[in-house]
Amino acid sequence: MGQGAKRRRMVVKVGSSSITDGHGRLSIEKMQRLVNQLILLRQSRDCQVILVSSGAIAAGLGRLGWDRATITLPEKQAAAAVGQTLLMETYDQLFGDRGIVTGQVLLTRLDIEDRKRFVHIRNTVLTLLHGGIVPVVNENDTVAVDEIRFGDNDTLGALTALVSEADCLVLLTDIDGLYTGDPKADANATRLAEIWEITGEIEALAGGAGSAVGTGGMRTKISAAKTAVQSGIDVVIASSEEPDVLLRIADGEPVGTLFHARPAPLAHRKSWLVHGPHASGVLQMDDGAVQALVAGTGSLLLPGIVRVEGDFHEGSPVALADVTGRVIGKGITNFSARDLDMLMDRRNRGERLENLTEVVHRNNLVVMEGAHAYGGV
Ligand SMILES: Nc1ncnc2c1ncn2[C@@H]1O[C@H](COP(=O)(O)OP(=O)(O)O)[C@@H](O)[C@H]1O
Ligand SMILES: N[C@@H](CCC(=O)OP(=O)(O)O)C(=O)O
Repeated sequence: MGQGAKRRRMVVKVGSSSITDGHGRLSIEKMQRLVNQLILLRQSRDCQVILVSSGAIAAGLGRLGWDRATITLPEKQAAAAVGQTLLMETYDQLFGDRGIVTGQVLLTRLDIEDRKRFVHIRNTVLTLLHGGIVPVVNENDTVAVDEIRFGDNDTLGALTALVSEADCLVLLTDIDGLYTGDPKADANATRLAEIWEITGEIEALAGGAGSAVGTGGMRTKISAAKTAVQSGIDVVIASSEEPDVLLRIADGEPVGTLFHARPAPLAHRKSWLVHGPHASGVLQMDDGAVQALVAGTGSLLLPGIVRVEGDFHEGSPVALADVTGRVIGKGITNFSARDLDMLMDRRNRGERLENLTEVVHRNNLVVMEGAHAYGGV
């Protein structure tokens, strides 16, 4: 939608550094400024808001007097348990003072991977918005271990934008956008105002976190932007210190770095398929099948499969690869690995399988970006 467009539903992700003070404690002043703007967005811009807020670990460490550099993972998770309550209490009070109710939504990666949970989160968030409630989202840090972690809240912000069908994702941080290099290390770095396509060169500009409380830096912000723009969501990286930053973004003013949404975004279900579930196996295909998928002309049929890898059941997400093993897409399989092995065996013995040949329906598959140049199609 780009600059000048009206924002109907905005996900605002705020980093730890933007709501804490120099000692890593929650800064009521900074949080108040943020909340004031979110309220104005709703009241004067008619824009629904969802807040994705970091800061649980920083707030917990501040209250407990623990040092981030010397704590174990369980201690970090314990700090998050303490800090999340503080964080939520503070937001609830700041919004509550203005008569607005907040609702806490704590997520792990599993909640996004599983289609049923994904739909439940969507419905809950939309119900909160319908009731005039502000959803406040964070990772469920106390239960999240590596396999089920988002790991950083930029990714969580992008997936929240996807789940809640937002049209704009704002990543508020301690710097006013993406620069040609990390300004903390490169004094000549300049800010990029607008990005139409996130190329490898753009990705290479990004460095890591800029403060002791931050996670991921620009690297995770660009990767989050990639996820969102692919699903038709504009992304703005901007400084939380900039006066009226959210209102100006809502008004379409050029602020920070704007990543334009792709003009032909993926449908909601296909976006989930790309960014939600991990593949439980691989279906290797012959050239004909690859070309049919890339051209978007059909479903994946049994005769096009040359090899099945992994142990999965019907309805599982699987990677779709060419004969060399290069992954070109993802799909939901109609058959388990065991059944596919059996069907391929029967096919190879000359049996006609008629009704048993559609392995991945075209509505249940996506071809990755970049694969369109594949095979000369
Ligand atoms: N190319 C770049 N442009 C701008 N900032 C960059 C770049 N590369 C790395 N950074 C760093 O990213 C930091 C912001 O990310 P991070 O510290 O994770 O903040 P947050 O807690 O808000 O998520 C900046 O302070 C900056 O030092
Ligand atoms: N979930 C963690 C935040 C992790 C994170 O990504 O932090 P940040 O880089 O400050 O946005 C917390 O609440 O402390």
